[in-house]
Amino acid sequence: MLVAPSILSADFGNLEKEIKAICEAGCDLVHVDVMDGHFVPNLTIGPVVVQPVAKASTKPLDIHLMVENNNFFVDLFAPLKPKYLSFHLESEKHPHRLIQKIRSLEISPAITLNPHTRVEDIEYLLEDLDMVLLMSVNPGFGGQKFIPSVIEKAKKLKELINKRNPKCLIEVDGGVSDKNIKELKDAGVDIVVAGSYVFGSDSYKKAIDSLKI
Ligand SMILES: O=C(CO)[C@@H](O)[C@H](O)COP(=O)(O)O
Repeated sequence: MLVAPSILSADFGNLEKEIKAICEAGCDLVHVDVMDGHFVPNLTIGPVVVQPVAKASTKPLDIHLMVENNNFFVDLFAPLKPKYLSFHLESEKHPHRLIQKIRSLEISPAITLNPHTRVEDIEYLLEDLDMVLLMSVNPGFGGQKFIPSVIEKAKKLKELINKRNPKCLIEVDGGVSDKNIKELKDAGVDIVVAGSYVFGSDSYKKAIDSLKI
């Protein structure tokens, strides 16, 4: 299992130190939540803050857009060269076109599904995607309770992925901890995002290690 700590739960007064600490603790990716205050009822950070994050990080960035105007934000964050750039199916009229645009920028395209969205809705996008991010909370805030139906969704998605594009990875985000990691692994999940579980722990290394099963 790959682990991507969400910096939403980091100490923003000491962001550089926090990024270095999770990288030294062995994370695989650094997960960055971008919220516009419209698609989700919260506002986070733009490229001015993510630029020093990218500089401090020795691990690739995994940027999760929770915004209405995806095209605008893809243009804004592409120069930071993240490994993954994901946008929500629920906020995009032309997901196939946007996936092609992200790929043309030499970034791995990923799509995110809210808890209510059926995995079947992206079946015909899978062959163009490098990752699907399944939300296991409603997007907008860290520290929420894990929604268990994501386990069944991950299993269904894995079947579709095996049929359409076995190289595509599954990431799950929200309420992830040592309590649900085994179920997630068994369901075929490849990457977990964990915010409060990692940044709220006494040892980032122990928390990250407990998810690497
Ligand atoms: O995208 C989001 C929330 O919208 C997540 O990345 C959370 O920030 C994860 O935080 P925890 O649930 O792990 O505390």
